[in-house]
Amino acid sequence: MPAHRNPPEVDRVAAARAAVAARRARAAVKAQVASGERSALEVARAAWSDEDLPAEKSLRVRDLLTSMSGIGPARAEAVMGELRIAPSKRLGGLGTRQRTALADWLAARGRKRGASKLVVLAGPTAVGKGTVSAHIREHFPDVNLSVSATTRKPRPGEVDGVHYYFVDDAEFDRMIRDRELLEWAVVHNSYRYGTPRPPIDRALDAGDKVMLEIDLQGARQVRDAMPEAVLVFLLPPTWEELVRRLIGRGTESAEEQARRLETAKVELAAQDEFDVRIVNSDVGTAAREVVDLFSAP
Ligand SMILES: Nc1ncnc2c1ncn2[C@@H]1O[C@H](COP(=O)(O)OP(=O)(O)OP(=O)(O)O)[C@@H](O)[C@H]1O
Ligand SMILES: Nc1nc2c(ncn2[C@@H]2O[C@H](COP(=O)(O)O)[C@@H](O)[C@H]2O)c(=O)[nH]1
Repeated sequence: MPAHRNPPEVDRVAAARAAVAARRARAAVKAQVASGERSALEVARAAWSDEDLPAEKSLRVRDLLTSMSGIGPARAEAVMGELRIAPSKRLGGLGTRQRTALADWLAARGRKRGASKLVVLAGPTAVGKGTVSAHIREHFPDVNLSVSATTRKPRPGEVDGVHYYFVDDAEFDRMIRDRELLEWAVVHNSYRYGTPRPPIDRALDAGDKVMLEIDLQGARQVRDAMPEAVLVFLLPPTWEELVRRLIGRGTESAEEQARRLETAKVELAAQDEFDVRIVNSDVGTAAREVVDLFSAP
């Protein structure tokens, strides 16, 4: 061994210290993104610059994505698949095509989350969409809740023009024909539901916040018609809790409950199509998380 070399254990200690310092530096970058101090796009651009920024360059893409609000591990994995970036990739190790794809994706998401006054709340049956919406109606009066048209009959306590516009089939046909609906769908294989477009356009033109509480088929149509909308998927804490809520609500027959739960399985598998996922463990917390999206950076 040459005289100037450190003994191996000294090298190992130095390497371990360097690894810990590097991990801490990466954690600090992630915390900056999570707190909104730096955008994910800024961090990515820094990693691709000529500057000596080892924390940014060695940050895994997956860790950058999961530092962003509303992105969990499953969503990060789906985005990376979409962008064709391998799960283990670090920012500094991306090729030109991958850098462009990631930068475009981050920029589009930033635009969307910064500008949108339109939030769409969807999710499986009985997850609590109606309950969370009712909480928002009561506690956040600056959020305009869209009133849908439906061909189903009012339930006790439901008021025409407040909970829904209750219309017959002929009127619903007319609304479709006259292009008055932003989206519509047959929900739970039974009745038609649709979002009247004129009130939404008026509210958005006035700079007001608008929220739609609709089913998955409708959410996909809104995404296509108004790409600036932020799509939220409301999740139950567990599958068992979803079943408990559906049965506990007691508004469907056993046969209908079974049918809805089959549909719920398919819908839960589509959650990665959404911009944001929120778990409805506590109604007030979930409602606040939805409302926060109107001012998300
Ligand atoms: N965070 C929560 N904790 C416990 N129970 C809840 C919570 N949120 C909603 N619930 C209950 O779950 C049941 C279903 O809620 P709700 O009717 O709002 O669901 P939904 O998603 O609108 O259903 P659907 O799509 O079938 O109309 C209700 O009995 C409601 O009180
Ligand atoms: N596609 C749409 N779905 C809607 C709309 N309004 C409500 N809904 C969804 O329907 C079911 C059932 O509602 P319920 O009041 O009969 O229990 C629920 O999942 C709603 O989200 C709409 O305009 N478009």
